Amino acid sequence: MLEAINLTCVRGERRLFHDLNVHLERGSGLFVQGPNGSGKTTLLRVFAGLTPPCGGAILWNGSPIQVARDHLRRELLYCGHLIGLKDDLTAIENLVYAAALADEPISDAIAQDALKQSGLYEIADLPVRALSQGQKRRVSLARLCYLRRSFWILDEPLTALDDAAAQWVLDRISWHLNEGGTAIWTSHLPMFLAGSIRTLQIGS
Ligand SMILES: Nc1ncnc2c1ncn2[C@@H]1O[C@H](COP(=O)(O)OP(=O)(O)OP(=O)(O)O)[C@@H](O)[C@H]1O
Repeated sequence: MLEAINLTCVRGERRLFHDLNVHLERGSGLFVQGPNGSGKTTLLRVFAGLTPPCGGAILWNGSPIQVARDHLRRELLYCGHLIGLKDDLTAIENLVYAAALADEPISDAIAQDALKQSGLYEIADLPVRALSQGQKRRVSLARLCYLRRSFWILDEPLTALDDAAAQWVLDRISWHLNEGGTAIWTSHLPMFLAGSIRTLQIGS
């Protein structure tokens, strides 16, 4: 499904990674680990087609990412470092708005159900500016409940989450992989998942 061949990336004077090879089939996950500044976010952006590598190639279902870009975009759910919510909108409005932007419109009821699953039912109608960091993160991750994307890239999804919410994220990833999806994620926290998971250590 996703193949990276001899990927190399340089930022300024630093070579972040060099001749990196990854092969991810359906139902498998990749946990990217490394110290601050080692290049995890950069690598995730390269996998998502958002940042071009300095060398090497990425294949999506056998086609170079430059050719398969539109198809990849339709299959990709990217949760970045930044939460990306509109402060003045409620949690529900944010999910409905983001789903429309992703060209997969959802009803208020679906948004409400996703928020309930992520443990946020009671604050669904509050403007996001009134939520805590962990609650905002949960709103952003509620997308994992309904967006039908086969390829998830999650950059530090556990940041600011309590134990229960972190477990919920791990369960969602496990569910996704069991359904035949693919996922790549980073975290400075341990993330124990059963199944076909590879760990990639960079920067050390
Ligand atoms: N657009 C850019 N221009 C120049 N340097 C950059 C750019 N983006 C990232 N870098 C540098 O590349 C290096 C890797 O950054 P990156 O964000 O990928 O690290 P990271 O492993 O995700 O870090 P963290 O664990 O702190 O989130 C850092 O030294 C950073 O300063």
